[in-house]
Amino acid sequence: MPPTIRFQRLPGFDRDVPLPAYASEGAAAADLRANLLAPDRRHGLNLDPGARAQVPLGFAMAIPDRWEAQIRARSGLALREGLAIVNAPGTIDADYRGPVSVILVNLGQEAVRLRHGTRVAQMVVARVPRPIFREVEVLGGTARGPGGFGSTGTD
Ligand SMILES: O=c1ccn([C@H]2C[C@H](O)[C@@H](COP(=O)(O)OP(=O)(O)OP(=O)(O)O)O2)c(=O)[nH]1
Repeated sequence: MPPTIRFQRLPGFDRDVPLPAYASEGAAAADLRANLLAPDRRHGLNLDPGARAQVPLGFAMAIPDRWEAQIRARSGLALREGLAIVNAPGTIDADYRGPVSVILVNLGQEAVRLRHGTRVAQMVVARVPRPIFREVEVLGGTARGPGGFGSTGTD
């Protein structure tokens, strides 16, 4: 059984903006819509080239223990407008109950206007194995050893 993610709409935000939803049967990520406050709600949120913004989504959420949500860019917006997630992927912790937001940066050369209610990012919910961390004096050997950073060649 998949886990249940609970969403709570926050006061002051537009209740007509859909909560996260999968756009197709096989989609790995659920689309996230901007839920803007005045005055951005009317005019949209302007992002000049190089500028970044914290875009509110209008909800808080509860993810079960040992799960997380990853906020990722939408490829179409990335390609067309140069919109990227600054902290990609943004991490939503299972114990976080504050407002969920998306941190976007405009890497394009034109200003971008984010309209209220549009899909600005996407969210993957994934398991967190939470391994045990242990300090040791000696690590087990491997054929590679410390080799890295191109040690196997650059072709
Ligand atoms: O894109 C993001 C990233 C984070 N968060 C929320 C959920 C997350 O659980 C919390 C803290 O995020 P993170 O751990 O990445 O931030 P931090 O700078 O390390 O702060 P903290 O010391 O609060 O963990 O902020 C978002 O709403 N959007």
